[in-house]
Amino acid sequence: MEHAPKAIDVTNDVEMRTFNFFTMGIDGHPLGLHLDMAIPTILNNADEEQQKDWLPKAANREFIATYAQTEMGHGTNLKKLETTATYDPKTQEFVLNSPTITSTKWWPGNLGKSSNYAVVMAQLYTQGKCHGAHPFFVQLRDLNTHKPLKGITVGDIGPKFGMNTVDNGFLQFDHVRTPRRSMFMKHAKVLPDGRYVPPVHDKLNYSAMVFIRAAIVSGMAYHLLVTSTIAVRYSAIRRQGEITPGAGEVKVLDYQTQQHRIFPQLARGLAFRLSGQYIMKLYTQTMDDIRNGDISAVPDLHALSCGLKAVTTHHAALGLEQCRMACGGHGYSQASGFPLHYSVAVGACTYEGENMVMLLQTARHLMKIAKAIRAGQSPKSNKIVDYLFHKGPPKCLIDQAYDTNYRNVLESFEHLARRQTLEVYDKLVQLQQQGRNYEQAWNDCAVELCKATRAHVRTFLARTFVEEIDKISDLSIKSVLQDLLQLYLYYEVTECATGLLEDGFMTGQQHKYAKKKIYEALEKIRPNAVSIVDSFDFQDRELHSVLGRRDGNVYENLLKWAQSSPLNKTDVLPFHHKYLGKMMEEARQRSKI
Ligand SMILES: CCCCCCCCCCC/C=C/C(=O)SCCNC(=O)CCNC(=O)[C@H](O)C(C)(C)COP(=O)(O)OP(=O)(O)OC[C@H]1O[C@@H](n2cnc3c(N)ncnc32)[C@H](O)[C@@H]1OP(=O)(O)O
Ligand SMILES: Cc1cc2nc3c(=O)[nH]c(=O)nc-3n(C[C@H](O)[C@H](O)[C@H](O)COP(=O)(O)OP(=O)(O)OC[C@H]3O[C@@H](n4cnc5c(N)ncnc54)[C@H](O)[C@@H]3O)c2cc1C
Repeated sequence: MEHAPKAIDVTNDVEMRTFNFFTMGIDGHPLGLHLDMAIPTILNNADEEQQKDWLPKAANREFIATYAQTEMGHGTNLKKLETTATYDPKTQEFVLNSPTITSTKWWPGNLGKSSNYAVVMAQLYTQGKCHGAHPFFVQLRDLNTHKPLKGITVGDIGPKFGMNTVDNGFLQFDHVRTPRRSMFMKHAKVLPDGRYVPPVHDKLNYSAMVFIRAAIVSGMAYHLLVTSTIAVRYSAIRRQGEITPGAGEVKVLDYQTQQHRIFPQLARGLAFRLSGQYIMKLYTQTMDDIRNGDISAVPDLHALSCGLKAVTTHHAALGLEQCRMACGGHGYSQASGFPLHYSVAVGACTYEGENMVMLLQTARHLMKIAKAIRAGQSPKSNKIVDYLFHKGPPKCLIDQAYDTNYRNVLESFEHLARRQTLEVYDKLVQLQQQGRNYEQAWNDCAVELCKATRAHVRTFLARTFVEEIDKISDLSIKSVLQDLLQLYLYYEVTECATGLLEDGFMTGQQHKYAKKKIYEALEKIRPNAVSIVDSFDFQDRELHSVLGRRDGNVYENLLKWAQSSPLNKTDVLPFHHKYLGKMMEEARQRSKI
């Protein structure tokens, strides 16, 4: 199959677009879904003729499209989406309909007021049979008047937890007719007479979600690096309390607790950035393979992207909150930028696949591998999962004198992932032998399945971090990044210590050793901390933070920021004399009686 036209290589500017997206919560980005979901859908799900028609116009921004999949009643369970697309062979059209209130499309970004087109996921019916959710490219609004077309009700869903500069919207269809060729026809097709042609893999229509899950990993790295920049810079300015009595107030960054709160977020940001680059390359390669008829990497990409998305978003949400708390009262001010960054980042724990559901998707993949291992099969030379087939050392070796390239630490992570994967598999088998059906047994193992996925993803993140740092040739940079790598690895050891101690693999003494390595790393990072975050070269505009200003002039600018508040336009606000002033005057009068 010849290569599809690449009018836009959606992944070549992923980092910039990730930045754009994740600042969209700051400046409202009416093209967010157009660039990051609609165009990838056209690239990967439109056939050549459709691409020739839609792609140049999309790239040229002749219309704005969103990705309308989630409904009021269903976001996770795509099988139960209720919007229907019923084929009418007489007119060679699909009739789109929202049969119930819960079928109302709900949440799609930029749907409320900006978009005039949408990728609409609907249950496809033809010749009386439902073939499941398929994407359709549908015009919603008149290109000149921007008014909704006949049969279409559309609007904004109202204020949200954050990202309130994005018009997430609702959409209802009342028997809206759309041409047969509005169905994306690269994978599945409906012929003029109504016959359905199935795709080579029934999940290829989900590729836009996979792209975003992969991109979110870099997005979470961005957020952690931005907020740890704010926290480090502010902590290098803020003086509070003494360490040596009489020696004067110290920078709060000199407190070990402050370092232990902030530096792991910095380290995780780097780890996520490196794995984000890996998963995006895997996505691009897999999409190229699919274009050439090879779908073999689809399951690996799905499993890894789901697991990385769930783990990195969760840790980013926790890490952003740590950075905020590390900045005390001023961290709670909008001037800090934390409320904005947090409210944009934390949405990623939910969108593009709720995290628990994503962890369980990766677990499905792990259970297949566990079954192969229990059946005595050999590994398939897949670097992401082959370690599960191997027997690692019987005991933890992290405190050995030499741990070249942290092999002993990585083997500890591998041990935990292997143990948890095989143990939960064995429990699944046992529950079924005791009479539970697969689905019930699965639900009864779901928490342990999620733990196995987290252990597997931790192993992947750590190995990728070690391998990428090892490639660095500039020794001065390498030395600084190795301090962050040391912190990351031993911090992760302490984070999963219960799992490593549970079967006696690691000893309490070795846990103490890991803590010692953490404190050692904190000390090594402290003198370079400001230079490290300055090296990211974030602009003050994107940090959106008085506390994180590059020039460090926090206090003068905090006062300026406060004085610029509309509340301070006048010394006495009209409400005073109308309410509070009147109340106090009456109270004074009463007290004279
Ligand atoms: C460049 C800039 C980037 C900036 C980044 C930020 C931009 C952000 C914009 C974000 C706005 C938000 C958008 C959205 O939220 S869009 C809607 C997202 N919705 C979801 O993610 C829905 C989640 N649910 C699902 O994906 C599916 O329902 C689920 C996978 C949970 C189950 O699917 P389904 O019921 O159809 O499948 P089954 O359970 O029957 O079978 C599962 C088998 O199918 C395989 N599978 C599932 N999905 C995929 C896939 N995408 N690719 C490959 N394979 C897939 C799965 O592995 C199972 O296979 P096995 O049976 O072999 O185990
Ligand atoms: C900021 C934001 C932007 C969004 N943008 C878009 C967009 O542009 N386009 C779009 O189509 N959608 C969008 N969405 C919707 C988003 O994709 C869904 O909210 C998300 O997929 C979760 O689905 P849900 O809301 O139905 O949650 P539910 O699935 O109802 O989740 C509720 C709880 O049930 C649990 N749960 C559900 N199913 C299972 C299961 N099988 N096993 C175990 N636990 C389960 C979940 O883990 C969760 O804890 C957006 C959402 C947000 C918050």
